[in-house]
Amino acid sequence: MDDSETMRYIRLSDHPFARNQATASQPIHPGQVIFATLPLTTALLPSTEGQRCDNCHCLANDRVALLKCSGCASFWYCGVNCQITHWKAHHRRICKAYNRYTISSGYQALPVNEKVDAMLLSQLLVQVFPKDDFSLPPLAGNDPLVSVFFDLLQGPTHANIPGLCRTSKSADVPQHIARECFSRFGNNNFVLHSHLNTFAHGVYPLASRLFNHSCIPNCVVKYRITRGEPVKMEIVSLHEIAAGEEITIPYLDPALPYETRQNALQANYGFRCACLLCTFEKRIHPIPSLPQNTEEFAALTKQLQTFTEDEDETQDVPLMLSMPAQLYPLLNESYLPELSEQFSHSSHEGEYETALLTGRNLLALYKVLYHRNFPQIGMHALELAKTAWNAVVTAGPDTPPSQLQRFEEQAISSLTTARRVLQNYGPEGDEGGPLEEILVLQELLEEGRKP
Ligand SMILES: C[S@@+](CC[C@H](N)C(=O)[O-])C[C@H]1O[C@@H](n2cnc3c(N)ncnc32)[C@H](O)[C@@H]1O
Repeated sequence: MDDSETMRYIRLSDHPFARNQATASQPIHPGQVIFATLPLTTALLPSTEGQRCDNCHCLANDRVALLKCSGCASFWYCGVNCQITHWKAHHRRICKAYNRYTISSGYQALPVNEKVDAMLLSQLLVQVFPKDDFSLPPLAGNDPLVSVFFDLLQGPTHANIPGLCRTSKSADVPQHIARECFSRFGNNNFVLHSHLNTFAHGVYPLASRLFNHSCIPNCVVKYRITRGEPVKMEIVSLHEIAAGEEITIPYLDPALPYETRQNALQANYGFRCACLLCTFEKRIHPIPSLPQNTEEFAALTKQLQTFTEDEDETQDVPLMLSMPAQLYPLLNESYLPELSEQFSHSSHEGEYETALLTGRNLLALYKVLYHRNFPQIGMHALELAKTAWNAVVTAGPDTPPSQLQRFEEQAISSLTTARRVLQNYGPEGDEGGPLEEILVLQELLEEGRKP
């Protein structure tokens, strides 16, 4: 999709209470990239320093060596072009002050997310007020994204504006300007991820202007990393969308507990979500406790497996909305994190029987919480397929053939789910990754031989 096609599938229309909404201007198919946009600014997580280019965020590898900024020795670039682009955009005004700033107690005390946001705000102010003169209007003429940014709704007023990194006149940034930018920006800050692992935060004004939130969104966000270019955001559809339907994305993980989601949306965006999922979860609140009895618990998880087994391709909502009431205890907020922890621990330790059992239970729970094409389902299904394949290849000579066959069947069925979901999501993030892993595993399974 090139820039001229940006609004091909979308039009902006009125929303009853959220000002505007993006609606589909024509029918949209699953897996279609319906919108692409570039950032106003992005900043890497501090933990990635020296591992990714600070401008295009591509990963350093055998073919890409990063050059260090000779001024601050803290920013890294995959080439001269990225260094020049970054320098002109904001680094020339941040470079000298950067190290003093990041060792300051104020910066050090910030949680990691706020550290990234502090950098984003510093960069943004430099970009939109390039002459340090805050009496002038922001530099809207040179960059259409700046005017879109200033047209965004302001979020709740944040009590504390993060301390800013600026080479000169830092004290002169009027509080109301920093506050005005930050309240738009705290509200419109995207978490950039590659294969669902976060690596940066970014401000994408066009996407912020268009898309409202839903916990049962019909689209999801992904990022394309291309060496030497800014990280492009793409919006991809999960299922068929009719012309005129609102296009929504998740502002947070829909698998978070209902109260956590509501509190975060209220605090960061100033609204309470009233989507179908929230309405349903509010109605069944409080969730009954999990059974203490091991057999009862096992019976319940077995029922969930059966309930989620038969996939209905036309179902556009998570299975939670049609699940039998006796399964509600499994929606208890402690169950998902416990399962995830047990799955990663046991697969990491090579305890494959436990890993496959907990992994299947986790997949069943994901199918209840997310739409069937949600990327988290694909990523987990791929992990489960790899775990089952590891169980096959590490099986000892005494392993009964029926058990080996069970492992192989699990690998094949999980890989089928992973392929369906992740092909729908399409290429994203760093090169390699899940789509390539699927091909490799498929080949191994087809050949039926050990790696
Ligand atoms: C990123 S903007 C979305 C675009 C916005 N509707 C506009 O016209 O500019 C986020 C703001 O939109 C509103 N919003 C987004 N999703 C909403 C929802 N599901 N319910 C109510 N308000 C919502 C809130 O005011 C939120 O702070």
